[in-house]
Amino acid sequence: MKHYPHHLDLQAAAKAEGSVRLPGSKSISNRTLLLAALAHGTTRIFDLLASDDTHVMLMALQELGIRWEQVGETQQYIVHGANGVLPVHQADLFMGNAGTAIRPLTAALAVIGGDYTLHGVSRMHERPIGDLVDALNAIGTRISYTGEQGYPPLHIQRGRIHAQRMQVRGNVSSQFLTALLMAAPLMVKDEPVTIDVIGELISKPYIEITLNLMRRFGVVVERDGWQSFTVPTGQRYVSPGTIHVEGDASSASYYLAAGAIAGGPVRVEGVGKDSIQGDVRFVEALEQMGATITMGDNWIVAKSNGVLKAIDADFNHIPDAAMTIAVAALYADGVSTLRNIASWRVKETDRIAAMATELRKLGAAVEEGADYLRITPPAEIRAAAIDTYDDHRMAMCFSLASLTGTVRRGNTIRINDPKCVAKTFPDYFDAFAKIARNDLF
Ligand SMILES: O=C(O)C1=C[C@@H](OP(=O)(O)O)[C@@H](O)[C@H](O)C1
Ligand SMILES: C=C(OP(=O)(O)O)C(=O)O
Repeated sequence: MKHYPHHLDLQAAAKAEGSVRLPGSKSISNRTLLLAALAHGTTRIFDLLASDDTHVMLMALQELGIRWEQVGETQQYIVHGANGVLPVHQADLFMGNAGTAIRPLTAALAVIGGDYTLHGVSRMHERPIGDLVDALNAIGTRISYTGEQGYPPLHIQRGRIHAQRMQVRGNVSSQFLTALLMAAPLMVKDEPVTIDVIGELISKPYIEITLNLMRRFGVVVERDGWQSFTVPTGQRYVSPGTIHVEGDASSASYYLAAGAIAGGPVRVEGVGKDSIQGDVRFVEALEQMGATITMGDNWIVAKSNGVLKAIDADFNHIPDAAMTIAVAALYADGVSTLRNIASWRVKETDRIAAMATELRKLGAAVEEGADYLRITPPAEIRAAAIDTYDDHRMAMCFSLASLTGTVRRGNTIRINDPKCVAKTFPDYFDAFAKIARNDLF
């Protein structure tokens, strides 16, 4: 178990340089675990992410009677698929604050049927799930709320499914559509199942990850753009045998931004041109800000030679990595605007409010809108104690404020409650210490 201090003081660092091997992708890890559990056959998973979010998924699967083993002390796991059934019909499942666990599991459990409760940390009980529950109950599942309507905790009972066509709203979280897509092959009887998206779909690239992994497990979804998705009859999940989890592209964003802010080169290993994660497109935003990016199949390098340019862009397609841009904007030559990021308000914390509050502590002027942030950088970044709101990404992206001489030598950026990084990246600060050079002033 890692020991975490109450707070962490990051010394001002003049340069960022070096190489980081990324932990596994959270989005790929949790999807792969669930698909492997639902599949026919055994799946060997390489480089699974070790973190709170994957831990809750592994524990839930164990409680549901799915057999899995960790190979020694490695991140290799073997999951014995139960072929669309779950051996345990009654369970109380703790989901932490993992959206990628509770949303897909809710759909799968409601469709398979049983007597299950799902709950999490207090913030999880403030994160909406009503659009998913409405879509499922409309086809005959029996999901009810034990607390506030529209939010976990949930109680699932056995229903009678009559799925041919279903509808889901896509403007609060793409994870609702992901959950329905992953559960759809379990609903297919004699007729195909079609899911229609109502209104605008946000965070679209995450749907590509879902479809890609379903395909690897033998289910090919037919689609009409982002509007409608059909799972034909005669398909079920079959294990591909092995799956290698890519490095996490959202986790890569902090190190790549460090290379852009403080010279670089910084190299991340584990994601590159071949990635199926939308967050690799974070590098396009860094390039717009003036960084130089080079990419191989499985690695990315970021470097720069001077002040970053301000950016004004739509970040709906990369909501997680966009937080890194908000902090990089402290180093830009003018006012930056991050648009179309309303989903930030319903994640680990209200990220628009939290980001505005903490950027102001560093001296930035910040305008906060319902779905945007406008950031005017300070002449000089002030030393400050940053609150992290139990949000791993707040802790990780604010570490970047310790870079370059803009924080005067000897000043520190204090990160309060750094242990929250365990949600997706328990060793984050160890890797950051290796690339942040404070011996070069
Ligand atoms: O499907 C996924 O793996 C995810 C989808 C995104 O959520 P939204 O669709 O709610 O934006 C993202 O923020 C989250 O970290 C992971
Ligand atoms: C929004 C996030 O997580 P979740 O999968 O819990 O939605 C995130 O990791 O930034």
